[in-house]
Amino acid sequence: MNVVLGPNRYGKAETRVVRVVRDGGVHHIKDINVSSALSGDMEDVHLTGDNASVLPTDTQKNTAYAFARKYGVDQIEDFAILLARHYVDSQPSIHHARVEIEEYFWDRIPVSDGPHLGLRDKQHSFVRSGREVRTCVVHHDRDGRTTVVSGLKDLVVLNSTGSEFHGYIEDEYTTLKPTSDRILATAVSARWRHASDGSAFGKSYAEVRRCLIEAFAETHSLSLQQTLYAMGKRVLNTRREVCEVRMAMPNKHHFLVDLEPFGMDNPNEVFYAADRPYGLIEGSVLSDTAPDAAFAWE
Ligand SMILES: O=c1[nH]c(=O)c2[nH]c(=O)[nH]c2[nH]1
Repeated sequence: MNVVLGPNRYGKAETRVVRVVRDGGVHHIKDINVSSALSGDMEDVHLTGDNASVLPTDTQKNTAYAFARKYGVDQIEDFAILLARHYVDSQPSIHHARVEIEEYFWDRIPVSDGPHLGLRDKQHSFVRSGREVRTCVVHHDRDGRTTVVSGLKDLVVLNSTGSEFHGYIEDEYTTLKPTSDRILATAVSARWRHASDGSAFGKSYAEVRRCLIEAFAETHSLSLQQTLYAMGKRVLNTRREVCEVRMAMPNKHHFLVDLEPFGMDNPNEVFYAADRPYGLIEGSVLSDTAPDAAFAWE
C-alpha cells in the first residue's frame, strides 16, 4: 500500500480584531473575527518536517492586526481580499489563500448632553447588537482567480400567521396534524456568491438582507422550503451582482399548548417554543447564467 498526502491547508483561526476609528470624540468600532487558511507547497512540511515553505500561523495573526492598522477595516469582503492577495502574492510557496471573516455589530448608546462635554465629545459607548452576524469567505489563487461569498447567520425572524403545512406524506409513523395557521420562525443562515470580486459590498449586504427579510414577511408560506426558495429568488431577481444563494433555515417549532386541563381554550395564542429537535431546511437558488463557482464554496 502506498500512502500519499491528501488535500491540506493550514492557518490561524479566529483572530479577533477590534479596530477603533476616532473622529474627535466620536468613535467608530469594527469588531471582526478573521480566519486564514493557506495551501501550496506543503509536501515537505508534512512528509519531513521541513518548514521552509511555511508562513507561520502566528504571522498570519499578526498580519491581520497590522493590516487593520495600516489599511483600516471597512467592508469585510474588501479586507479579506486584501489579506488573501497578500499571502499569495508575497509568498511563492503559497498558491491559494482562503480568508473567512465574521463581523459582530455594535449599536451606539445614546448619550445626553452633559454640562461639560458636548455631544461630539463623548460618543464612545456601545452596546452589542442583537442583530445577525455578517460573514464572508474569500478565495484567491496564484492564477489570479478571486471568489467572494458574502453571508449572514442568526438572522432570527418570525411570522405569527400566514403559514400553513398540510398535504404531506402520512405513513404509519405520522402523528403531525395538518395546520392552516401556524407560527413560522427561523434563524436564517444565508451565503451568496458574487458574480465578480468588484461589488460594492456594503450596499450589497444591506440590500440582500432587505430582500431576505421582505420575502420572508411577504410570502404566504405553505412550507419553509417554499419560503426559502422565495427568499433566494428575491435576492437573485433584485441584486444583479449575486449569482447564487445558499441557505440553511432551522424550523423553530412553536407548538400550541393544550390548556384544556385548566378549562381553557387556546385559539392560537399560547405556544411552547421548542428548541430541539428542529426541522432543518437547506437549499440553494442560482441564476442559470452563473459563472463557474470554482472554489468559492470550499
Ligand atoms: O415547513 C415545513 N416543512 C417540512 O418539511 C416540515 N416537516 C414537518 O414536520 N414540519 C414541516 N414544516
